[in-house]
Amino acid sequence: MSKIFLTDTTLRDGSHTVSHQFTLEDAAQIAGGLEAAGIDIIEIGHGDGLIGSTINYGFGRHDDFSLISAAASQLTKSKLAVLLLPGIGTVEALKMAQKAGAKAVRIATHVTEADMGEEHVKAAKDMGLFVVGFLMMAHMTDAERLTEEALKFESYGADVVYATDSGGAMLPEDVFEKISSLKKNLKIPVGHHAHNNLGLAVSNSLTAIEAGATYIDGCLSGLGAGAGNTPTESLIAVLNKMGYEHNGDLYKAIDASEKILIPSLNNKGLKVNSQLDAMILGYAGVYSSFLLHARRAGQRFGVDVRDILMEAGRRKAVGGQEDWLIEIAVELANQKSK
Ligand SMILES: CC[C@H](O)CC(=O)C(=O)O
Ligand SMILES: [Mn+2]
Repeated sequence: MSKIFLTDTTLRDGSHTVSHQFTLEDAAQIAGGLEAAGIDIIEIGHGDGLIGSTINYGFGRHDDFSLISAAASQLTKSKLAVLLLPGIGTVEALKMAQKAGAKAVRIATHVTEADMGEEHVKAAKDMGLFVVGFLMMAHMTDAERLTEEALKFESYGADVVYATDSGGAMLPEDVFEKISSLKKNLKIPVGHHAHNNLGLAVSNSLTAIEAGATYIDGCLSGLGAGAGNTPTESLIAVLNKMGYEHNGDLYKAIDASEKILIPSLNNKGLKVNSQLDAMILGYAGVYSSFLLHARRAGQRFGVDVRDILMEAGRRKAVGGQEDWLIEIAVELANQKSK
């Protein structure tokens, strides 16, 4: 099984969810949390890409370059990326983004218009950036045409090409057919970016991986335009369960969501309650009704609810054994105090 590289776009696609109102503090803290969670590529900027802050798309609270600098100040390992839509973003803006700390760029064109990105891909390669060709609205054409367009990006020098499901409209078989065709015909790695509009984002991401994609996008807490993107935390949990190699850290991704992103969303008046501990039920394979009991036991004994559920899973606890959760919490608390 090939290694999977994770791109998180909370600070770019997720920016649509907050009408592009992330603060510089959000940028720094979320980027720091994502790096701690082992995310390979962190995308940042206005939701509509570099220089997207306009009357047409909506003004951002900060310009892209200030956001990039704030995030870059926290990073030593993860690559900071920007999105550039030719016609909106310019090579000049890309140079400024690089100066501010961007190390990668995703050049986004409509799925049948890769040639619009030729100049930008070549300029970005000359600048020494890691370059992704990002073919948007991939559901609107067939696998053959998508592959022709992807081959253009490859010929311009892109390092990776994406089939981007901008409308969240692709069915699993569509994802499989398109990614398989890219995988078969390209020399460079293939990526997938899903939207959850049909509730298929995680499963389509997995289908893309099965078909050979090795670059997969997510957003913390499933933020993102429309119904959001693949939740980064769920993606990591499922990859772990399936035994894929990747650099992500599940608990740290959940922490970045719960401790950094969600409080910032709540401060902006978006009332979001974290239910991420519920994901651990599926990860550990325990009864869903254990959640409230584990939360209570965790609070009572000062133990992480995730550790209680993971241990219950290891012990193969089943319904009716709710009291075991208390015992586990006490044991974990004792271990902690040693
Ligand atoms: C307008 C750019 C767009 O949000 C890029 C993207 O993430 C997508 O097409 O899904
Ligand atoms: Mn998107």
